[in-house]
Amino acid sequence: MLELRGITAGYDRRAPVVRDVSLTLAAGESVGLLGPSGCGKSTLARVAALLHRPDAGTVVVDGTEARGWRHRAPRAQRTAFGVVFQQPRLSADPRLRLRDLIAEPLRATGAPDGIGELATAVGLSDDLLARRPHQVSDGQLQRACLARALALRPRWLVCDEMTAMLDASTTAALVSVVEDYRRENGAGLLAVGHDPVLLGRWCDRVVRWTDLAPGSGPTGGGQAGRGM
Ligand SMILES: Nc1ncnc2c1ncn2[C@@H]1O[C@H](COP(=O)(O)OP(=O)(O)OP(=O)(O)O)[C@@H](O)[C@H]1O
Repeated sequence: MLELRGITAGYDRRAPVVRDVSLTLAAGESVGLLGPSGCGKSTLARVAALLHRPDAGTVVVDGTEARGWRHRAPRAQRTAFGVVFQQPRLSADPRLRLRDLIAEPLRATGAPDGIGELATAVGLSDDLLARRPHQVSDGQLQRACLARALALRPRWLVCDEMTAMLDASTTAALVSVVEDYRRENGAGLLAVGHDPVLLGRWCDRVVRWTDLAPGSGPTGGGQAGRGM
């Protein structure tokens, strides 16, 4: 179970973008988080994945309260999460070939390289694996970022607008990779997005930001946004 209890978070303690938000995902459950641009979804998703320290509140990962964020999170908790962001070019080291990008988390933990299966799962050929980020499309790079997120077999996936920049067929392919992984591993999913149709089809349950956090956001959660 992944529990976010009373999370207040942001970038300025005097004006948090997320205020007292609680959300619980059952083990293996997939939850879509839908909301307008700028309301704080990504901030909450980053708190959930232990990448952003909240100003207040508690994150409980499979029964254990998180006591550190980012590199200070205990390894067992950090590696419980696989995270994919919207813009693969911001989260991929431009110097790495896709093969090495996917293997990054495996190297950091001393695990043996075993990316063949991952590359096959996300549909990357040997030719593409040998290229660097500037030599592939956004969709191909996002496939590599998804493979990297799955490399340590996380129990939780956080997909923050993973498909927002992609065409329909690449979106379908990546969603299908995530769902195959979840079926085989029983992993839970928090999928952040703007597209109610996609999230409705993809997830067990869709939560609207306005219901979750009526008082959150820089202007109190009442902004108009794309896709809502
Ligand atoms: N690093 C940062 N420093 C300061 N403010 C930030 C930072 N990141 C985000 N914000 C602000 O926090 C608010 C919430 O941002 P967040 O990215 O969580 O929203 P979002 O709902 O995910 O938006 P989108 O759907 O557009 O990605 C926004 O007003 C944004 O400008």
